[in-house]
Amino acid sequence: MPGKSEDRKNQVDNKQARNDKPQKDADVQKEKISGYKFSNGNILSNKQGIQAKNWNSRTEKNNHIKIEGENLDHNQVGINKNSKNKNFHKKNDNNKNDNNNNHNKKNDNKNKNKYVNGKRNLNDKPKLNKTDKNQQNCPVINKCGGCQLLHVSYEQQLKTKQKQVEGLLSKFARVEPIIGMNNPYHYRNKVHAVFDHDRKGNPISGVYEAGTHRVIPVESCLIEDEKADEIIGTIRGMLKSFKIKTYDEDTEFGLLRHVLIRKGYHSGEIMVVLVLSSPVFPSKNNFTKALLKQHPEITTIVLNVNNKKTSMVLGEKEQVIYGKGFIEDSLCGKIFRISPKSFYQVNTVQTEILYNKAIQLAGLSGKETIVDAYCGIGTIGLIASDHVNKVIGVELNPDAVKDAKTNAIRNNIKNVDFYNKDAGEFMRQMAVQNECVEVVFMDPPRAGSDEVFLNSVCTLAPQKVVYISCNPVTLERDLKYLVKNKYEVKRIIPVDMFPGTEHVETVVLITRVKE
Ligand SMILES: C[S@@+](CC[C@H](N)C(=O)[O-])C[C@H]1O[C@@H](n2cnc3c(N)ncnc32)[C@H](O)[C@@H]1O
Repeated sequence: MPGKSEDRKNQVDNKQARNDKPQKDADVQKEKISGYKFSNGNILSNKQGIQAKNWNSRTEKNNHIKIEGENLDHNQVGINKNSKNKNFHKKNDNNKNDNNNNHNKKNDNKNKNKYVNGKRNLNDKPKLNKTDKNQQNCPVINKCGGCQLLHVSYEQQLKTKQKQVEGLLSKFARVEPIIGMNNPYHYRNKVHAVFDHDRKGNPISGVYEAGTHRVIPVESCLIEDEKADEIIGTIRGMLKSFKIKTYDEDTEFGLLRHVLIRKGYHSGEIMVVLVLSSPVFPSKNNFTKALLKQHPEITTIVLNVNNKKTSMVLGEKEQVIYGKGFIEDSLCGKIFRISPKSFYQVNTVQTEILYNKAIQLAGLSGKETIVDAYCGIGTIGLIASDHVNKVIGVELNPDAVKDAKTNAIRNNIKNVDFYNKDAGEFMRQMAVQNECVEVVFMDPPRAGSDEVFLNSVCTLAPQKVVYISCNPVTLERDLKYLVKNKYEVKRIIPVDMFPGTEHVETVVLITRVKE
């Protein structure tokens, strides 16, 4: 899943979700006029130009990175609205059409430093607006590459994402206003730091510089959980006294490679995963004691051994050295077990909104059999289980399926079955057996679904498909397929799960055309 991703506590009432009806015209009109919807239901007015608290407004006030008249498409490729050259945004297209190039000379020059091969140029250093008191400033914005939109105000970020989704999907149905966050900072419940050392041999931790394996030191990150960043800083500070060397990718010498922290937004439980190059951790007990003394809030510590020359963070082997080896957190009223390797949405506040919205769109009566395809640890299906007769979950990752089954037992949910299968193949089998399914929830990875899956959906012919997507490009492709095969798109709602980054989640309601 893309990108990184917390201000949370906006549980949406499930009862309200069950009673969802398409919005009345007046409501729709109100939204059209007013602009961007926030987690708590507030509307961000375009005219009033309300800035989400603490987001810098340098875009509006300072022309250095102004993107007026210019959009970013799904690949952060510049699309110049003022230009007559519709191909401006095409990657590496600069020399193909001289006329158009000449025509766009002014705009091209204006944009020359902003985009390299169509991607935002990290060397084009945005200047900060020193007069904005609320501005929060990321010192590594030009190097990290994780936050492609952090240099513009939150309002502008939402507008950009809205336009991206509209550009790709408005041909299917009206794209409703994007649901943004009240506080788009420090939302990521999962934080990863790579460890290295500086030229003097001092330990550093942070992120890889965009496109390289050079580590840029990061003390704190505007989108990461603050406690997690604090714990990472403590670990870094303890290394010298415990004579723990950080791992060097070139020499393959040293012990500590990465630290991964996961925090339960509601539960407050904290898991620290120390990724080591060797299972031998000489000062393990004393290190654990010292870390817990400084951070008694840590609920579990896991050693993960990754001795491969790989860019993957986690290795196969794990050893729990403190606590239960996983954390639990609640999501839409259900408890979920989160292990070091399980997929779990990184922005809990927006996930609750997204999942409740998805269930609301399905308009469930309590009698349905539903499929939760690409179900991960079973979140959507288990949350929907109170509103349906039967849930069938399918997921490729065996660890996630194990967690999903444990989560069903943990929540005392009996009307669910989880299968460890490829979703397409599983659906094909269901279609062959002529199974009856009323609603399919699908939440595939960025690559989207595949033809076997979509074809089987069309054969199974559920009344409704609720598609949750983290990539509007593959979503568009898959919607085209469904629309050609007796389905129509009814609702499209973008949800900002990843503020500061270019990524956007979208939930879509698709219904079977009546014959
Ligand atoms: C975007 S995640 C969604 C997980 C879950 N719905 C959630 O929100 O937590 C996509 C999931 O699809 C799974 N996956 C990827 N390819 C798959 C396939 N071919 N068949 C079934 N599951 C697959 C991944 O392991 C991952 O858990």
